[in-house]
Amino acid sequence: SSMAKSTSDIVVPVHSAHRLDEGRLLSYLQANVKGFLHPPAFFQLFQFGHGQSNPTYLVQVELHGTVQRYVLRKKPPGHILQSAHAVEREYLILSALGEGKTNVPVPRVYCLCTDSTVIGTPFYVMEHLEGRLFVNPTLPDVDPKERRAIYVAMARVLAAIHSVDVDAIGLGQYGRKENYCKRQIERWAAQYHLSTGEGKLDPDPNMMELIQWLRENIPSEDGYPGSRTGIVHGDFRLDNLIFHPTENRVIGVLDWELSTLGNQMSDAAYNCVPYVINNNQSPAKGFGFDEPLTEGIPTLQEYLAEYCSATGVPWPADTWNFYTALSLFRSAAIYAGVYLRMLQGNASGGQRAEVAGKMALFFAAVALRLVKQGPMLQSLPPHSAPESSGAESSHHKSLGFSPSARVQKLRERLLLFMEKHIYPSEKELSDLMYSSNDRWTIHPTEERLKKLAKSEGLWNLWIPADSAALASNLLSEDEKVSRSKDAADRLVGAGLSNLEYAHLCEILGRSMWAPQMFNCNAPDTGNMEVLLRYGNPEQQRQWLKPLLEGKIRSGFAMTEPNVASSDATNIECSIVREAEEYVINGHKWWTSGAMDPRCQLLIVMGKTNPNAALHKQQSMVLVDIKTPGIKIVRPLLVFGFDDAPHGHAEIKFENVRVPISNLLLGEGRGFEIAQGRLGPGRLHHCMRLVGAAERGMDLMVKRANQRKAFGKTLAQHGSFAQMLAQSRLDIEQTRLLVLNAAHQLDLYGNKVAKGAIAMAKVAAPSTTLRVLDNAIQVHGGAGVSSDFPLSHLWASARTLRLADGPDEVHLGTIAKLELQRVAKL
Ligand SMILES: Cc1cc2nc3c(=O)[nH]c(=O)nc-3n(C[C@H](O)[C@H](O)[C@H](O)COP(=O)(O)OP(=O)(O)OC[C@H]3O[C@@H](n4cnc5c(N)ncnc54)[C@H](O)[C@@H]3O)c2cc1C
Repeated sequence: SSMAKSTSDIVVPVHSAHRLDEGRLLSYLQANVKGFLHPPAFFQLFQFGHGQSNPTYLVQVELHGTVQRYVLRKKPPGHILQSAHAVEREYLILSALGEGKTNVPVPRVYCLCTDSTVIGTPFYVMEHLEGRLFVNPTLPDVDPKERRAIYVAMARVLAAIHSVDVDAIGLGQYGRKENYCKRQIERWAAQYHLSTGEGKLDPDPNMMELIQWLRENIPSEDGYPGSRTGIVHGDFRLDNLIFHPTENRVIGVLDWELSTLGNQMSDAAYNCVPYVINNNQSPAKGFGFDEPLTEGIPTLQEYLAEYCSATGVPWPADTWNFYTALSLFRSAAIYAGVYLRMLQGNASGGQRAEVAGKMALFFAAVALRLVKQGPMLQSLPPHSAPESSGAESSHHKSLGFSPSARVQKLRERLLLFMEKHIYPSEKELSDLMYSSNDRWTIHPTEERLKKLAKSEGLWNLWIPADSAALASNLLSEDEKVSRSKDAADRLVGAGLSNLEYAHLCEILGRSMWAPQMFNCNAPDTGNMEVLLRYGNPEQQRQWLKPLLEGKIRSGFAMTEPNVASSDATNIECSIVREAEEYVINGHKWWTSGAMDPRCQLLIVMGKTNPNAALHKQQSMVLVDIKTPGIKIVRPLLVFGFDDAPHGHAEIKFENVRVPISNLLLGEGRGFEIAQGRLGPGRLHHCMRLVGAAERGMDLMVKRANQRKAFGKTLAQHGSFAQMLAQSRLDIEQTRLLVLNAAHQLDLYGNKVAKGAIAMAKVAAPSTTLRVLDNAIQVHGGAGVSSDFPLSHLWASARTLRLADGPDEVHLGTIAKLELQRVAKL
C-alpha cells in the first residue's frame, strides 16, 4: 500500500544475490562499532526493499532483551563504474553534516570499511532511524490537514542543506562548484548517446532538441560559484526523508549517493518534479502539470516560495523552466540507460525494459513541451508563504533574517578587518582630509587597504548573485595570462542576495572610510550596477572593468542647482545629438566623487527630447571627465566637511561632446535606468546608517563607562540608562525594517518592495541621527570635535534625509500605499 510506512516495516529477507559472510561481518562490527552488543545472543540481517541502488541492510542484534538496530550500506557486487566511490562519499558527507555540526538531520555514522575482504565490497554502518517514510508524494493516506506541514518540513530541510557552509565542515573540495548544470547536461547527453544506436534505443528527436535547448539556455549564475552554490543532494525527494514517528518533522535525510557541490536550484527543481509528472510510474496518467497534487499540499508556487524564503534565494521566475527541464532530461537519460541494461542483462527484463524505454520518451516529451510553453512560474511568488499548521507556526521563530553560516563567516572577517585596519587608520585619513596641501590626493593607506581587502575576498561584496557571473566573465576575458578565473572570481564578491549583503554592508557603515576600501562605496556601486545591467559590452570593457577593479572612480551627475531635483522630471541639462556626437550643456552640483583624482567617468542625466512624454525626456550618457567643456566649479561642503579626496562637485558642462556610442540603453530611457539604480542603492545607504548608529552606541557606552561627573560615571546616571535603552530599541526596529526591505527586494523586486524600501529610507537616517546625537551628547565637547568620528558620521547621516529622495517623498509613497490598501477593504 502507499500508506506512510514505518522504516522497520519495509525490510525483506536478504536477496540471494546479496548474501554476505555474516560471521566476518559480526566480528568486524564488534571490533569497530562503538557500543555494539558484545557478543549478541541474536544477530540477524534483513534487506531494505525500497528502491536502493546500493544494497542496504538492517542489522539487528539482541542481548537480554536489549535490541540494537543498525543500517549497513554497501556497494553493489560486481564492477560499477559511475558510483565507484559512492559509499565512501556518502560516509564522508554524513559524518561532515552530522552530530550537530549543521542543521541537516542525518543518521549518525559508526564506521567505514574500505577493506573488500570483509564482505566483498566497501561498506559503512549508520544509525537506524525509527520513523515514517512517505513513498507517494501525493500523500494519499495522510489527513489533508497534515499534508501541508509535511511539505513545509521538506522545504525547510532542503533549505537547511542548501545553507550549509561547506568550507566550515571541511567539504570545500567535495565537488566543483561552478558550471554544474553545464556538466550535468554533457554527462547525461553522453550517457544517453551510449544507450542509442544499432540494437539499442532509436535516437529520440525530442531528446536531441532538448539537449540543444538546454545547452543554449544555461542560466548565467551556473558559471559562477556564488552563494547559490553548495551542497546538492542530487536525489532529494520525499521518499528519501525519514519523518519523526508522530511529529511532522524530518529526522533524517537519506541516500546521499549522488550528492556533490554545485548549483542548488537544480536540486530544488528535481524536488518539484512531482508537480510536473504526477506519478512517474505511469506515463498514461502522465502530464499533471496543471493539476493540484492533492488537497492540502501547497501548490508549486507556494512550495517554492517556502523554500526561497527559508534560504533567502530570489524567486527564480526566469530560470525555473530550465532547471525543471534539466531534471526531466536527466530522468529521461537514466531511463534510457535502464532500458539498455535490462535488455542486455536478462531476457526476463523484457517487459520492464519496455516500460523504461517508454518512460525515457515520455520524460523527454514533457520536458520539451515545458520549454516551449511560457514560464511555469509567475513573475512574482505568491505573496504569503504557506502557513505552517498547528504547533509549527507558534515557533516559526526566524523570519529568515539571521545570516547564513557563510555570510556569518564573511561578517566575522569584515569585523576583524575593521578592527585591525580601518579604525586604526581613521585618524591619518581624516588628517589628510583636514590638511590644506594634500587634501585632494589619495592616501597610500587607502590603496594598501584596498589591495588587502581584495586578497581577503572582501571585495565588491555588493554585487548581486545574478550579476556576479557577468562580472566574473568580464574580468577574466582576454586576460588568461595575467589573471586566472579564480582571481577574477575573488574580484566579484560572493554572489550575495540583498538580504545577505545587508548583514555586511551594515558593518561598512561604521566608518566613513570603510566602504571605499572594499569597493562598496556610493556612487560607484550604483554606477557599476548601471553598467552591469544596461551597459553594452564595449561600455563595460571601457568603464566597468576598471571600476570593478577599483582602478578608477566615477560620479553620477543628476542634481542641478537651478531646479528642485528631488523631482527628476525637472532636470534641465540638455543632451542634443549632432551627427555622430551628443552635445551636453548643463549645470550640475552634488556630483559626489567627481573631485577624486582617480575619477574618470561621469554618468550624466539630461534631456534628449524635451517634447517627449514626461518620463521619456531624460537620457543618460557616459562622459569622460577629461572631455573639453567640463568645468569643475568648486567642491561643496557638507556642514563644513568636503569629504576630500572624494568630494562633492559643482560642475558646468559647456558644449561637451561625446560619441553617440556613449549613450546608455537608448534615448528617453533615463528614468528607467534611474529606477533600476535606486532600489538597491537606497537600501545600501540604510544598511550603512544602521552601522553608523551601532558605532555611535559603542563609542557612547565606552565613554559613559570611563568618564566621571558629579561623583559617578556617566553610565551610572539614570538619564543615561534611558537614553541607551531607547537607542537600542530604535536601532533594532530600524534594522528589521531594513532587512525586511532587502528581503522583499530579493523576493519580489523593486516595484512590490517599494513600500518597504520607503519605510527603511525614512526610518534609517532619523534613527541614526538620534543615536549619534545621544552619543555626541555623552561625549560633550569631544563629540562635536574632529577627534571622534561622531560629527562626521552625523553630518553624513543628515544628508540622507534629503538625498536619494527626501523624507517627504518616501512618506508620500507609504501614505499612498496605505490609502490604496484601505480602499480595497
Ligand atoms: C552629500 C550629498 C551627496 C549627494 N550626491 C549626489 C550625487 O552624487 N549625484 C546627484 O545627482 N545628486 C547628489 N546629491 C543631491 C541630492 O540627491 C539632492 O539634494 C536631493 O535629491 C534633493 O534635491 P534638491 O537638493 O534639488 O532639493 P529639492 O528638490 O529642491 O527639495 C528640497 C526639499 O523640498 C521638499 N520636498 C521635495 N519634494 C517634496 C514632496 N513631494 N512633498 C513635500 N516636500 C517635498 C523636501 O523637504 C526637500 O528636502 C547629493 C546631496 C548631498 C547632500
